[in-house]
Parts: sequence; structure tokens; C-alpha cells
Amino acid sequence: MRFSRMVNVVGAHAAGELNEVITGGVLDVPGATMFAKMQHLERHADDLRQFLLHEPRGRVSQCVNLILPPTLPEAKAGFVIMESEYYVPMSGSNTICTATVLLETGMIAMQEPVSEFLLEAPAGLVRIRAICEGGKVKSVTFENLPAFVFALDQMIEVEGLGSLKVDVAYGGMIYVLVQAADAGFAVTPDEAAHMVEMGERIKAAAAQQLPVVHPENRDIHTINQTLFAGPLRDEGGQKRARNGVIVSPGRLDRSPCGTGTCARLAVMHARGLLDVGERFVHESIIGTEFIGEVLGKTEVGGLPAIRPAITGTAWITAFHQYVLDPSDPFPTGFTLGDMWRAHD
Ligand SMILES: O=C(O)[C@H]1NCC[C@@H]1O
Repeated sequence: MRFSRMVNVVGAHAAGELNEVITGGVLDVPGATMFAKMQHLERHADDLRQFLLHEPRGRVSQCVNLILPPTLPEAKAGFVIMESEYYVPMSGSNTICTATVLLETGMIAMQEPVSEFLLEAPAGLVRIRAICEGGKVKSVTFENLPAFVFALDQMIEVEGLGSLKVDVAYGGMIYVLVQAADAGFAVTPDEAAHMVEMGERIKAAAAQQLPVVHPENRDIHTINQTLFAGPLRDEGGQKRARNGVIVSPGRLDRSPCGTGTCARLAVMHARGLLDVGERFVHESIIGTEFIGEVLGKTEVGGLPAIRPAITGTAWITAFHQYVLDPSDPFPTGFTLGDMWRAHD
């Protein structure tokens, strides 16, 4: 049998979120920057993303990353992040999985006890510091691109919820942040389906009523994730909170969400709730954790911003070789509205 496509993929999860990594079977992609490579895939070669993420090969609650040669000489590798419906400039759980797979498969030489290198995401350079022991990546800390607040305490109208107070912030993607209690949620697993329903409605309402554009990259615009923020707690001097992020086309991030955590760090810092040098433990709806930290202050396009860092751990789950039989009627898969919510 001759297959028309063979793609090697390493399965990995960070804090429960499955973010697989393509390690073979795909050549370099045209584009002078990682962002341009991402746009090339989006506009001219989206079949790879659909082949891997749509059914019957993929599932709605996963992402996949394509490792590419970097365009910036200081980076060890580049990667493009593919999600269920689109490409994103940055993602926390995907960065942790990609760094772990690069090190644990030897694509980047592991140094124990600490491996440090730069990865080139579409949004820019990300500094990786991985704690390694006995061939295992025990944790990955990455310094994200600067995170900043677009607006605090905005009122939006949401069908079925009425008026809702929200914040809007960038953490690698653009988030609408809602106090979970204001929408009636405690961020517990039994609420997951209802949170998705409401989160998608809040996202659509916020995207329409609060248009925003990244001040330095006009191709990054529009709110595309909802973060339900659980109440801030202080446990023995450690600040922590639960949260739930609704990812398109309508499912909960299994991890505490790295980019969402960065957006929340920016909001907390802007409200005086978290200082430079302070750590914040963010918990997911399934009880897993990422640690966030404000490394320093900076600015983006004239807006005050922070330099956030996120720490988490990933585990390899599988080595797949996905193939396409030329007679397969679903070369780019399919989606069905029982799990893949349809959008208006
Ligand atoms: O950690 C994050 O930033 C994300 N996790 C899956 C969806 C988001 O990209």
C-alpha cells in the first residue's frame, strides 16, 4: 500500500491538555517569519491541521504543533500552533508540550539539571528553562511575550445573562475575563457543559461589543477566548485561584491555560493584586496547576505591560504515525455538531 501522507506525531499532555507535536513527515513551510509561516498554512495549506485535528484522526479537545526550522538565528527551533478551528500566535500548554517533546526525543540536546534555549513561536521568541533529571523534563518555565490589559470593568450585554462586567487582556491571545461567580459558576467539573454554553455566548458578545486590535500586530485582533476567573485565595502567603477557559469551537481547556494565566496576571497586576516578582498558582477545572509569575514591567505599543512567566509539566503519551490511504473519503476529516459546536 502506498500512502499519500505519513506524519509522525508525538502525543503529550500538559496538566491534562492534549497538545501533540509533529516531529516528522512535513517539510519546511514558506514564510520569512514564524508568523508568516503560520499565515501560509492558514491560507494555503490548512489540510494538515484538518487531517490531524478533525475526526476521525483527531478530537475536539486537542491541539497540534508543527516543529519547523527557526527564522531567527538565536532560536533553537520554531513551532506553529494549530487548534481545532484556527491557528494561534502563542499558547502556554502547547509551548510546554513542544519544549518537552523536543528535549525528551533528543531533537534538542537535554542538559541536566537545566536546559535553556529560545523557541520561536508565531508571536515571537519565547525563553525556555526546563528542569531535567534522569532524561525526564520535570518542569518547563517559559517567558511569554508581554501581556497587557486592553480594558477593565467593561459592561457587556449577554443573551440569557443580562449585563456582565468583564475585563479584556492579551496574554498571547485576546481574552475576555469574567468573575466566574458573576455568571453563577464555581468552576467545578459538573458545570463544564453549562460553562461552555455561557462562555461561547460571552465570547461572541464581547468580541462584537468590545473590538480590540493588538497595538503592534494588527493581524492579532478580536477576543477569541473566555476566561472564567474563580475567586483569588491566599493560602499561607501563596496566591491561587481556579479558572476555566473556553476554547473554540466550545470546550474547556483541560489545563489552567498558559496564555489565559498571562492575561490574568496582567489584570491582577493592573489592579494592584500582584507585584513584580510575585507568584500565582492557577488551577484548572480538573485540579491541575500552572505557576504564573510577573517577571517585570514593560510596554507594548504605549500600553503598560508585564513580562509573564509560566511553569508547568508535560508528559509524553504516545508515538503516532498518522497515514492517509488515497482512497480514504475523509482526507481532511470531518466535524459533527454533537461535539463540534456550529457557529452562526
Ligand atoms: O495554554 C494555553 O494557552 C492554551 N491551552 C489550550 C488552548 C490555549 O492555547
